[in-house]
Amino acid sequence: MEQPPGGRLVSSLLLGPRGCEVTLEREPGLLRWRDPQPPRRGRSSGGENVVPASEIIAVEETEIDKKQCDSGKWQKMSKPHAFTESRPKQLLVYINPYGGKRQGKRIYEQKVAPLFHLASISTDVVITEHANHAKDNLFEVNIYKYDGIVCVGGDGMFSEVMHGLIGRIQKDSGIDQNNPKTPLAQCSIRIGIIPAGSTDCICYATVGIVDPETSALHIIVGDCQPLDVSSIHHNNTFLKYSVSLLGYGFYGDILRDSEKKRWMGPARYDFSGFKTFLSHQYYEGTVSFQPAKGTVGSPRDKESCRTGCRICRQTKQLEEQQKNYGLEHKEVEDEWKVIKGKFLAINAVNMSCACPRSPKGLSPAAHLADGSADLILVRKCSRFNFLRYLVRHTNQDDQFDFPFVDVYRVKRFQFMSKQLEDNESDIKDVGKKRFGQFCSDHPACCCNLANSTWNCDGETLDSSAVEVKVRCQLVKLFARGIENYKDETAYNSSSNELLS
Ligand SMILES: Nc1ncnc2c1ncn2[C@@H]1O[C@H](COP(=O)(O)OP(=O)(O)OP(=O)(O)O)[C@@H](O)[C@H]1O
Repeated sequence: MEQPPGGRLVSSLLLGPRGCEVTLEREPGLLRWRDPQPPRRGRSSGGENVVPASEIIAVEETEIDKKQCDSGKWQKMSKPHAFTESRPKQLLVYINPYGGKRQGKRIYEQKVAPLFHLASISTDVVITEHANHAKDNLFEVNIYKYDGIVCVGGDGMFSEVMHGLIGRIQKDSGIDQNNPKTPLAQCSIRIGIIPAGSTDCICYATVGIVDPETSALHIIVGDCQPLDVSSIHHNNTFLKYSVSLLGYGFYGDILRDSEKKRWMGPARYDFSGFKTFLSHQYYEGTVSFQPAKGTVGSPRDKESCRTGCRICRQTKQLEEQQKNYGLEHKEVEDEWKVIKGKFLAINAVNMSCACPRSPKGLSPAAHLADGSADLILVRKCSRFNFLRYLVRHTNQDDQFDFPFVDVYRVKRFQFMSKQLEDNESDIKDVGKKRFGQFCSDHPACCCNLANSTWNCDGETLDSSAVEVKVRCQLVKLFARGIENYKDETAYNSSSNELLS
């Protein structure tokens, strides 16, 4: 490439048989060329293509390059992966061969491994042999020699790898996960998700599309998306971490029922969903929470979390300022709000939980990394009203605009079922204890369960009483959040051309 003054390199680019001028500007690091094909009438092709240098996967010398090399104008790159510093060079990959349609291994070998090879990324690949294999392995291997951990599978596989990584980092930092008040050590090793499960909601919510090649490209270019994680405890015992949905009542019951019907495959979710809707079960209890005062947004402001999200960035800055002033534990003194009632559903979400079926998700303005969760309380209402609420997840209407639905942005919350409260406060009242499991409002049925189950990112929790705390940006993903459509098309068309 010739270098005229001004840090702008100019050369010719061959796209098939046609040549065109290509320029590389040092600031802001953009590669530009014009499509050599003249624009056809009615089509806007022939315009300028722009690719940030940070998104170029690889550069290879071709035969033509070698000729030019002799002229002294070309130099071989010493490090083919050295476009930007944040790119991973060595990855640890876990593949669940039984996730989803059992295509994990094939997806990795055919769609992902060739891209990693092209980008000169070296990998250690572990094909899991049983559940918790990846989690246990993360406590044994030298994780610090890797720039990232990749999981090939669904949400369950991601959860397993995340628990392994967080647990390992806490262990190495001497932090006891059982203490709900202890600040946790952040995980700087990023996690990449190659979607190959039957539920890939976390990939969808952090990338905007479920596509193994797109996710592989985000890993290669070293994208970084911080993610809040909620820790869940009961009686000073650590239960689990959650990054998407923590749901009691409706979503807990669907999971509890669907687990018994695994033989049905993914259809079990529809079946159990319908059955749970018909049963119209509600649960009594007390929800206590601390509102997230430090966050900039609110659940009903309609500001969705997108690439480079302003709200996530500002909240993190605010948290850092508080830390500098020694105020990070101030929330402990913050006021708790207490709500007692009968609930059809209690949902706490750390992200919108958007999926192809519900493109807005459970809380459309929830943020990936603002240190808060949206707590949605759906009180007892008629079946018809509950149906109206559910249907609003699939259309443009506001799903929080119902008198029986409340939503709060929170940093911490606790839940205790009425049955447990009764047992604790009146332990001597044997009669109350014995009959606590029956529904007092429908004595005729006598089959109303006093407790639901918590659905924690698709897995059940052992306790119905929980203490939940959002850990701001505890983990990082190889992702960049959901991009605005305009930017996406521009980058996608250009990078596809470079790859082909
Ligand atoms: N080799 C294995 N054999 C059996 N289970 C495994 C194996 N490897 C991982 N698992 C477990 O399988 C569970 C589900 O995996 P994954 O999320 O990849 O698939 P899925 O089809 O999306 O899952 P789900 O059935 O929850 O929708 C995970 O919780 C993981 O711990």
